[in-house]
Amino acid sequence: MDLSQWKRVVIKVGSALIAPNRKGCSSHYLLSIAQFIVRLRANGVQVVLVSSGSVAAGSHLFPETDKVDIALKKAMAAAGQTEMMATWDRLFDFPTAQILLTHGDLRDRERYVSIRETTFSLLNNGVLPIINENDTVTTDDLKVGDNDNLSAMVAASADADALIICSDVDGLYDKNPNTHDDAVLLPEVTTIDSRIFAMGGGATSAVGTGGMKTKIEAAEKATSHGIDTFIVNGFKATTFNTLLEGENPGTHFRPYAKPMQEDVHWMTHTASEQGEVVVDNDFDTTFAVEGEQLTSDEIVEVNGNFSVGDTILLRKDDGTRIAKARSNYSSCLLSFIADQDDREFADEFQNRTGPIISKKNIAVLEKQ
Ligand SMILES: Nc1ncnc2c1ncn2[C@@H]1O[C@H](COP(=O)(O)OP(=O)(O)O)[C@@H](O)[C@H]1O
Ligand SMILES: N[C@@H](CCC(=O)OP(=O)(O)O)C(=O)O
Repeated sequence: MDLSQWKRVVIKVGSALIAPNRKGCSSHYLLSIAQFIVRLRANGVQVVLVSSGSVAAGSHLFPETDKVDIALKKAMAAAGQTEMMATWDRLFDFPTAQILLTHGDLRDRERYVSIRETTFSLLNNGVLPIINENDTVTTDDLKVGDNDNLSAMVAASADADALIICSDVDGLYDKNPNTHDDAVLLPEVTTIDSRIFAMGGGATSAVGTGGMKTKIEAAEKATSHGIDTFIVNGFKATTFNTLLEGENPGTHFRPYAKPMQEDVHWMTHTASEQGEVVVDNDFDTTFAVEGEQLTSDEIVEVNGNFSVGDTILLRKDDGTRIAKARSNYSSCLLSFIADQDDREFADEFQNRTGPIISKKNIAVLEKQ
């Protein structure tokens, strides 16, 4: 592992490191991470920090209750965000900047590019971007829901060379090490498959959200973009010295030898479908290199309300997810031509209006 090859690194820090005992933020475990960031920057590596901890930091400002409803949790996040930012800011002698995102921002291509531009502008001016989910405004539909996956989307948008996810364990084990004495650490993961996903469980720390499952999901997103991905123990200061020596202190997920193209990666891992088009089970999923990728007579059903330019899911009647694609038609228009009995009219209409989906905006999903 050659750090000198890294130009840009995203570091994700979980709540348990920032507000370990729910009594506000503590820099106790952050000092070694801050020093690591300083050393990376001194070596010419740009750093983006994805930091959890706003809810955990804000919770002590509210009366103790077992019933933390979503509105209270968002209030905690709003109150704790400033404390979390201040805790990081005072550890550095360079400026920091707050970026709050929802999935609604990241799945909108225009906003995704805008986020990327702002991040690069901050980095090129020596400012440390500190990114968190915008818990205050997010909703079930708009949220990413965990900062592990958020950090992977940020790493992809920033064209990072490495993503380092700091956790409260040394890395990914073959089973939960906190409940299995015979759990074995996996130092390297070359392929993320169902066997790997089966190892990961949910969050167990009092303040954590993601658990190992979301970290594996994040690793899948990042490695498919060609990003070296690590799960390391953020509680151990030795972790960061080991990384600076070019060694792997935890679990290293190897990046794809042939990363996905940027737009296909965004479509696959960041965009979320706003609707779906159902086709026959015998639909040819090889997608011709040229010509029509989908004709209206192949459409069995159009579900959801989507506009031109939205991402849609293409799936078979039996549920097999074929691809995600940018739709050139609204759901209304697509339903209209798919329902036409007069196929000649429908074909003529499609010939005049243009392809339903374009080859360059298709991300093929699971192997059929
Ligand atoms: N296979 C596994 N390997 C490592 N940790 C696991 C595994 N399965 C479940 N876990 C749990 O996931 C936790 C880490 O995720 P989480 O609780 O979200 O903390 P954080 O976000 O601070 O990293 C570990 O403390 C561990 O209890
Ligand atoms: N946006 C939330 C982060 C939730 C989250 O992913 O927490 P964690 O699992 O501790 O990284 C917060 O700041 O509390």
